[in-house]
Amino acid sequence: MRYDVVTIFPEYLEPLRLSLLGKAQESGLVQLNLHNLRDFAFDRHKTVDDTPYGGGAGMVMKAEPWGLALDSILNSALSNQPAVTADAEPHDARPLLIVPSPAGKVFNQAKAYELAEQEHHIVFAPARYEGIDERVLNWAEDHFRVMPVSLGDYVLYGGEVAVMAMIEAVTRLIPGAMGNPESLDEESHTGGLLEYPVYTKPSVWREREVPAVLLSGNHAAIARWRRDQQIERTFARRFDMIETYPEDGWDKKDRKL
Ligand SMILES: COc1cccc(COC(=O)c2cn[nH]c2)c1
Repeated sequence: MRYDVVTIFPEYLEPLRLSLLGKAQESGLVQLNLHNLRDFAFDRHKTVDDTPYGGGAGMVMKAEPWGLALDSILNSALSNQPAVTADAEPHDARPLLIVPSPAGKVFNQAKAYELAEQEHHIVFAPARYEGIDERVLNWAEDHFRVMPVSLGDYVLYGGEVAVMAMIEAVTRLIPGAMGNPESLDEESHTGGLLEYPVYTKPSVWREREVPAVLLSGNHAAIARWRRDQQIERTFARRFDMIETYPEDGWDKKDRKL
């Protein structure tokens, strides 16, 4: 997977290099390219924002620097593109352009799985200020599959935090990018339920004991207890997940929220 991020704060994304991505990057599974938007602002003051047409508070990110930054990513992608064979099926070779925005569709684990399985090159355009001149997103439609995505119903100073969250959520689902792939199938939101509580040594801590079933060695009872905990927690904390659960039954293992 290749990620390109265009931002006025590339240093914001540096921690991704240290964390899980570090190993995935070394193994060549993941490539993270950071682009400073200011490198594409060619006026004397490297201006990336200006006042909004129609008035109102705040500033809007200018179109030209974004256009040039995205051009340069497209050019580098084209030079790395595998040759198209004559009988190749016509397919949509446009890279995905994700624009974190409060006005986007809400990101979730199902979307993370979908991106990890289906995408090979994702470009992120985290905005600052009040957003990006809309004409950039309109122009981009001809060269990218443009996808506004919200991390949740709140407003951030910029989309960089949302990009970090999405890159982490997607990368850990790429086979081999995660230390211990087995732990994927029991985590929260797989099977449409929240995760059960976990415990480790010591068996008594500040007079609190580990649930006895977990020490019993009875694997069927342990599995049942864990499932009950998942259902209990989901009802208590995320009833919305219950309501949206499809009628096709509770035991679909591969359902990913
Ligand atoms: C594209 O336009 C804007 C405007 C304002 C802020 C931002 C940054 O993203 C968010 O605030 C966000 C992302 N998911 N939830 C909140 C983008």
